[in-house]
Amino acid sequence: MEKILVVNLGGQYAHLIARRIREIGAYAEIASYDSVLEVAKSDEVKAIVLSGGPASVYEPNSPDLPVDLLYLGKPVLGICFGHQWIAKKLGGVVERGKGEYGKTMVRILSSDPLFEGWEAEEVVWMSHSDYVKEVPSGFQVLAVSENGYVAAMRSGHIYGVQFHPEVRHTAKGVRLLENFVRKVAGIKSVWVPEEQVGKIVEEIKARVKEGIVVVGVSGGVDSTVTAVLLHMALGSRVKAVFIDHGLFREGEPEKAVQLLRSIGIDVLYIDARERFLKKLDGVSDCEEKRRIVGETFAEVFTEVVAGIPNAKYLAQGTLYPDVIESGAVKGADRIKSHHNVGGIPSWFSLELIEPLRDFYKDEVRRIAKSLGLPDEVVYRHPFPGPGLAVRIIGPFTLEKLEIVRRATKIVEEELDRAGLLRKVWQAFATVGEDKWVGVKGDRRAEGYIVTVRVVESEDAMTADWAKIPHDVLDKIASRIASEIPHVTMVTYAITSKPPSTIEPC
Ligand SMILES: Nc1ncnc2c1ncn2[C@@H]1O[C@H](COP(=O)(O)OP(=O)(O)OP(=O)(O)O)[C@@H](O)[C@H]1O
Ligand SMILES: O=c1[nH]c(=O)c2[nH+]cn([C@@H]3O[C@H](COP(=O)(O)O)[C@@H](O)[C@H]3O)c2[nH]1
Ligand SMILES: NC(=O)CC[C@H](N)C(=O)O
Ligand SMILES: [Mg+2]
Repeated sequence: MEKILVVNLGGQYAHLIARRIREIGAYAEIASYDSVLEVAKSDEVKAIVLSGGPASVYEPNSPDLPVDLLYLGKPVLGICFGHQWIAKKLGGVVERGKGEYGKTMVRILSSDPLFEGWEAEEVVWMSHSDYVKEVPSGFQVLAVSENGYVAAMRSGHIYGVQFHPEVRHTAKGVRLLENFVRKVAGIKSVWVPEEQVGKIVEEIKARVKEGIVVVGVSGGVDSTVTAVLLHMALGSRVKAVFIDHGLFREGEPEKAVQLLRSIGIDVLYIDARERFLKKLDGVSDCEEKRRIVGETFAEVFTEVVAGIPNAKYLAQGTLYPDVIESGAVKGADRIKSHHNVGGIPSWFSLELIEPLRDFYKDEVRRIAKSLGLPDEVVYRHPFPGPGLAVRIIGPFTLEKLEIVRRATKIVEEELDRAGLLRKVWQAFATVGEDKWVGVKGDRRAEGYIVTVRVVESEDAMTADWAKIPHDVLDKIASRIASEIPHVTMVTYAITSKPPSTIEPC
């Protein structure tokens, strides 16, 4: 398979670059910068993209790559930090400038395959303070910004752009990436996630020659697709297990198990509620909550597998972002450890099977659709593995758990009634420790503050708070404060991601 390597030089946007390339229908993978040269030499790798990153190339400990990467004869596109790194490495000059942030005009100076379909002037999105003062010898300046900075440069098959084509605000960014992939790198193959099903099934068959695979299912689209693929490959040698950790939404375990059974997946329901809740009692730290859930999942899975004769593997619906966000790829910062990746304890010894580890959520939804799964599964909102535990800020208590559970139900009911639930990426409630003085029935009543969070997103890498109509918010707020005891204030979270994240914890 022809692939493009996206080298992560520390930017959260490396992900977005890979996603955009896949949207174009070419296959991209993220690589860490310290081991990229060997990987890049493989025949499958047809082109290399160097991401942005927070460091400055003239700082002593900034990420560095072997210069040989530029002499493999494969097209290279440096973006922002990547662009500056190419300039510096090949003898140009990079300095601190005035900085350009947000939408900026650039002028294209000469026609080039990279800019096919671009007008002479276009809007791009910038986020840099360093700039390329002098391009290396042999390089041509292809574009300049309205502030006179080098916006794009080229020498042979090596390109650098100061702006971010992967960000939606760059008007023709996708077109530029497409030009790089198809025109500059000449990649012809078209990568369609649905068409990978046959290959995934064959890979599972080749790996699991004998024995039983236990697959963890949560009712979400990722684990449901995982279970269906395993079932296609192994038939009755798959055993699905649903662990009830007591951190689900109201009625969710029953619904999930019923739905899985209705599509032909035989599920074993394990009630582990007491065990999880006991361990979480009083725990405040977010990462500690995640660690406890991960560890307890690992314990329960180990016991379940031990109890099933001839069970040899544990399968999970791990996705690519879980792997990246858990900091499992060098160069990427650990944002949150997903229980199924970063949260796995060191003693855990079951062999893992993760057929969707290279896929993004929207790709998994496409696969789910092509497998004929019901819309209820395909379009189900993501729900974090550690469940409502990550929606409780500060000490974990059963009281707060109950508040979050009831408030989330109200949020979902009201959005559904307004026809908005399906249209948003996620919608839920959270609760913290802060109190607000209220008055209920003429009495002073100090109560909790519930924060409602509704976001729109394409892939959870970035998200916007949803502009829900005031009357719907009003209904949600008044129901939460009147129906749930000890709640005296409801707030609506209006910070997008970044700089915030979707879940509070
Ligand atoms: N309660 C659970 N019981 C069994 N396995 C679970 C449970 N929760 C999570 N897992 C396993 O861990 C993996 C990652 O959890 P995650 O929360 O992403 O679930 P998911 O199925 O991907 O659902 P979603 O679509 O909501 O993301 C799942 O794919 C599944 O294999
Ligand atoms: O399977 C999961 N296990 C987790 O530990 C986890 N934490 C966050 N999420 C979901 O991931 C997306 C991004 O979340 P954040 O913006 O809060 O990081 C959002 O869709 C979150 O709901 C998780 N999913
Ligand atoms: N987004 C980036 O890659 C920034 C690169 C570099 N740190 C700058 O500020 O210019
Ligand atoms: Mg998931």
